[in-house]
Amino acid sequence: MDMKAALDPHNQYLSSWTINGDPCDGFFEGVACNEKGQVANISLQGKGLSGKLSPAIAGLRYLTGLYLHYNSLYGEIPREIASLTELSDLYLNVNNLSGEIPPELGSMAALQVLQLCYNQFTGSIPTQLGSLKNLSVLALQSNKLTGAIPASLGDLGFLMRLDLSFNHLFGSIPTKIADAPLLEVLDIRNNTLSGNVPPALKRLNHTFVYENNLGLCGVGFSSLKACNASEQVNPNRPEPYGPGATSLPTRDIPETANVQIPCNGSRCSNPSKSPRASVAVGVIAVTIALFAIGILSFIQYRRRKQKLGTTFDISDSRLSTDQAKGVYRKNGSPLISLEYSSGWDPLADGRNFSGFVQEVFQSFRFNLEEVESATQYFSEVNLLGKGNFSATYKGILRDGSVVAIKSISKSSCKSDEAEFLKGLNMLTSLRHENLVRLRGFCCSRGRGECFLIYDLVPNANLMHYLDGKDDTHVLEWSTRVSVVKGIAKGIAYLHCSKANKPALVHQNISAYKVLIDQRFNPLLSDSGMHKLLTNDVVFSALKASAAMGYLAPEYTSTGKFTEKSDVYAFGVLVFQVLSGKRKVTSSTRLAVESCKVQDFIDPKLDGRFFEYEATKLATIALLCTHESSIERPSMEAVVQELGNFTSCL
Ligand SMILES: Nc1ncnc2c1ncn2[C@@H]1O[C@H](COP(=O)(O)OP(=O)(O)OP(=O)(O)O)[C@@H](O)[C@H]1O
Repeated sequence: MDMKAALDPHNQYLSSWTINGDPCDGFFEGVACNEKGQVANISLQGKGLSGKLSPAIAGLRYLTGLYLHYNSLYGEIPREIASLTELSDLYLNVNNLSGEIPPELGSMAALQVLQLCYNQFTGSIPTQLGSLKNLSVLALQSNKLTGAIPASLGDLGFLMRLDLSFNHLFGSIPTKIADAPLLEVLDIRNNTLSGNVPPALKRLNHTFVYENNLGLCGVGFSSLKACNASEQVNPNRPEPYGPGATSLPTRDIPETANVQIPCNGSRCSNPSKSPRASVAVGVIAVTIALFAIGILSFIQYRRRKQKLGTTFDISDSRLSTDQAKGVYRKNGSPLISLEYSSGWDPLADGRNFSGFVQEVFQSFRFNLEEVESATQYFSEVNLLGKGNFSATYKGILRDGSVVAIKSISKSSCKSDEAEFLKGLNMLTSLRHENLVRLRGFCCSRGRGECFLIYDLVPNANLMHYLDGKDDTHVLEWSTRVSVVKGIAKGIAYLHCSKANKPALVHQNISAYKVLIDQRFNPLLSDSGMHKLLTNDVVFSALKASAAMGYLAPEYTSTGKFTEKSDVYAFGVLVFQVLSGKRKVTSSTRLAVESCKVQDFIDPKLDGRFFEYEATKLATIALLCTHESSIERPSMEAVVQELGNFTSCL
């Protein structure tokens, strides 16, 4: 009740937490318990909480996960939180928390993910965080942190991702940081760091990002100048808060060995002549520089925070915190352990993605956080629609691009992991101007969902242009012809096989699956989707397809879906485009068979069409919807007939 009063002072969101209730009976919003009836998990992310975190949190001794991100919490992190020795995941990011990061956090031995980014934390990074032996993700970006990067972070044997960007950190990058054996991502952009970048960080390649630190230098890093003599690494230099600096009080600004003191060459060449004077000049210069940079960074930070959900930095994305935890989690939260035991974690690190080109696979991987941010926590306002097995949300990625994110619950995904991964692999191989482009994917154990991230296609699906009530959704003739050609090219591409791209049947072609882009080009959506879904879900999609008239007649006897079944559905689409109607009746077919163009063409065209083209398209539609699959042309032949394109490019 203390926690509730502090988190939700106006009792707006946690009314289910009642004084006489049992937190483990399932009715306390966001609370989950372990098998012993102890509170193990609190998940209240994005709930609009505007209070504080109470020191009473320390009473929840068995807590393993605390997820309070995306709220408006303010005040300090209570030091008492450090007594939660089983806590493995602490997510306080994107709030208004302030004050210093309590050094006591360093004693939380079970901590694996510490997310404090996008807050107002001040002071320096406690050296004590270097004692968090299980930590795999430390995200402190977009705060107001000052001081140096503690060398002790190099002691973190499981650290995979370290984000310190958009702070006011200064001094050099400790060489020891590169010692963290599992470090994969290091982001230090937009600080005031200086000096030689440890050459060992080259191993991180493009996942080490350091832009906007004017004083950094080093060889082998694009966009960095080579260091001059005074900037060269002194192998014996004391590391910030490292073993060489043991006499430093832990929160002091580190000694000047790590700070670039602006001075001219002659003075610097003999520092012993007047060390105090140079230090004084340096401190003044650094203070002025910090002040100016601080103001600039703050303005930038405010802008970034305001834009959160609309624009982000790209680099923090590819390694999911969710994934990062995969291999090294030992005492993870019980909920997540439960997901493990059900064996569903298709993208966890350490899996053998046989058949994948690793780089391709990695380049498609998204971070759950990015998906959550992009969709503003799957906000209803971003919901584009719900289908039989999925919900699709509009989202904005960190690079500002607009996407459609399709979420599929794990119960709809193939239960055989290898099959599922094979399906994903196949999806990544599809690239064509008439297919909606897949940008990436992300699977979350915690949410029990898989997300497919596609380019957003702005002009709705073809169904919107059929049976249109108003004239704004009437496609003109030339657009109809190019839509038909584009769909044909897209399907022909799916059907052909080439290096790294096997032949594929779409299986679910309908006007809903043809999306119209800004230039009114048609893009097929959900290509290859059946490769990810359970047979039940695929079967129910076929039933829906039959109800809409797209299912080829032979399916009922053969139970097989072939290229020719796609051709049949394409034929139905052509009838729809010609007639402007959703329903293709027998009278439409009859009119086509007897070449009575005026009887099947959309009256909304008001005669503005070419009869020769209309007849040709109608003939193709007839052929494609032939009762006998053998009589139907191949999609490649249709494309040829429509205008000699080569579709398999
Ligand atoms: N890439 C995209 N860009 C824009 N809108 C999209 C995109 N993908 C899907 N949509 C839209 O989102 C809505 C939901 O689509 P979704 O594919 O999830 O379901 P569906 O096509 O209605 O059916 P089902 O999931 O049963 O196949 C539809 O209105 C669809 O047009």
